[in-house]
Amino acid sequence: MHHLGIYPHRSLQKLARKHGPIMSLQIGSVKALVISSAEAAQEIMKTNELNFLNRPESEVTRKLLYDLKDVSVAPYGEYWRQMKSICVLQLLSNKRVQSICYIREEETDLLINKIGEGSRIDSSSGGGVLNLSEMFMTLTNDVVSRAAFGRKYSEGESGRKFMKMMSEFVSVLGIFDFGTFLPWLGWIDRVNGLTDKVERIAKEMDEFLEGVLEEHIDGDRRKKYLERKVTRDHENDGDQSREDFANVLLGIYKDKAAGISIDRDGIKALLVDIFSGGTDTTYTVLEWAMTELLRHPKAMKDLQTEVREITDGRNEITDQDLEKMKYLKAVIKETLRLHPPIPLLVPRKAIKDAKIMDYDISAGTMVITNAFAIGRDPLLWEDADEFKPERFLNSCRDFRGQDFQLIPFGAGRRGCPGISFAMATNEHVLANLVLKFDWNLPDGIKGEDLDMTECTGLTIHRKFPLLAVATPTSQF
Ligand code: HEM
Repeated sequence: MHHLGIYPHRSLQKLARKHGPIMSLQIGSVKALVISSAEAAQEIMKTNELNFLNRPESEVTRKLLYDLKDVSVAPYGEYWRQMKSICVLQLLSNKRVQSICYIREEETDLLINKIGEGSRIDSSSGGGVLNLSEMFMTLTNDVVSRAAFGRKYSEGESGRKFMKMMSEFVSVLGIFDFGTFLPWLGWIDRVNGLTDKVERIAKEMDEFLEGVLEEHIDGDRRKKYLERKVTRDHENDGDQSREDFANVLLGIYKDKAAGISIDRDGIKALLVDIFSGGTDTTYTVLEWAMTELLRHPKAMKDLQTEVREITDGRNEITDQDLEKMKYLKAVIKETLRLHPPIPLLVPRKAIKDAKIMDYDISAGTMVITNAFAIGRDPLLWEDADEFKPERFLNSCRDFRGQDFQLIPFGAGRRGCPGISFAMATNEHVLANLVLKFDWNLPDGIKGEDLDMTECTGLTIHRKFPLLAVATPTSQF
């Protein structure tokens, strides 16, 4: 176990170079299979997909996710199918993602204004240096909370509490608990305080989500009362796609629409999934994309040229503009290739015994796919460790689960349902950042000297925040 170190995606990449793309690991009492090539990933997520649709579970995920009533760890079966269809068709569909463009635009405008204010502070007096990591984290939290809960929870004292609770929640979700891997040492979780901590966080989260639901139910009652009293029908334009996710879920709960039944715990579990799966991951892409652009001034210049040519003097970027920005899309793909936010994806579990590339895999084996190692496989990618967005310009390789060389979102039935949601935010924010500002590292730091240390945990962002200096352009 100690060989896994603090960066398991890197140690497993090294081990795979020695032992091959399919490795069997015994992690305590858990049998694990580590997949490190595109071909082997395709075997798991496509050819033998039906056998690898389960997720490993633990006491921690059970406690935090309402006894697995969510979608991301729910066992494969009818309940998971219903939850997934709610995510794909109702919450994260392209139509819904488009309908909340006003949230992305408003929050991006706030970010741009904050950067503008920061850039006016004299940098010679030590001011004007922006903490982009923190800004990106706030932005993605705000976009996801407005979409999911109908309002932001990042401001003031209660905002600080909420952010703390969320970051604690995500960190315990990815924690190594003795009970799962070494059941005979499960008592350590109780002695070292993990069990109590998980219970406290689960309780705090539940109280918060109950508050959100009550607020929605009250709001709904008030709306109905007003609708009966005031017959100004045009006030409610009937645009249901603008509803927040809590409202949509409460609607399904009440109507039992299309035979789907979700209970109150199911609603809360799904909201937690959306928040915990959609914030850290999305902000990580922005953070690494700006890091790489600051390290590669030519790529930054090329991106700015594209964005400025397409917007042609306008200071607003439309979805049609984003469609045309091929280099922007290439920068994001290259960022996801080198820095997949969840480098080991979300583990799967074998349902039955299987044969994968001539190896016998027994039922219950945990499957870890090293998307980081696949994205940097020198057999698949020229100059695999280099940031070269151009490689995607004349290539149709994409990250939506068809090309197993690039699988930051996983693939197949269990793949990520939030791709369009995440990409819409990332593209919009990144294009605005390079349209409205020129960027430099503070204190004359050169790109090649920028610290690239990663943090530890499930989602890998920078260990040290990304600091930069912005100079407004005429489009600001
Ligand atoms: C750059 C951003 C994101 C990355 C890299 C990412 C990555 C992933 C990965 C690797 C999985 C597991 C896939 C598999 O097992 O094949 C996953 C699942 C999931 N993601 Fe994302 N995700 C992102 C954004 C989002 C967003 C924005 C949301 C929601 C708003 C979301 C919600 C989910 C959910 C609910 C699942 C569980 C699906 C299931 O188990 O059936 N993700 N994501």
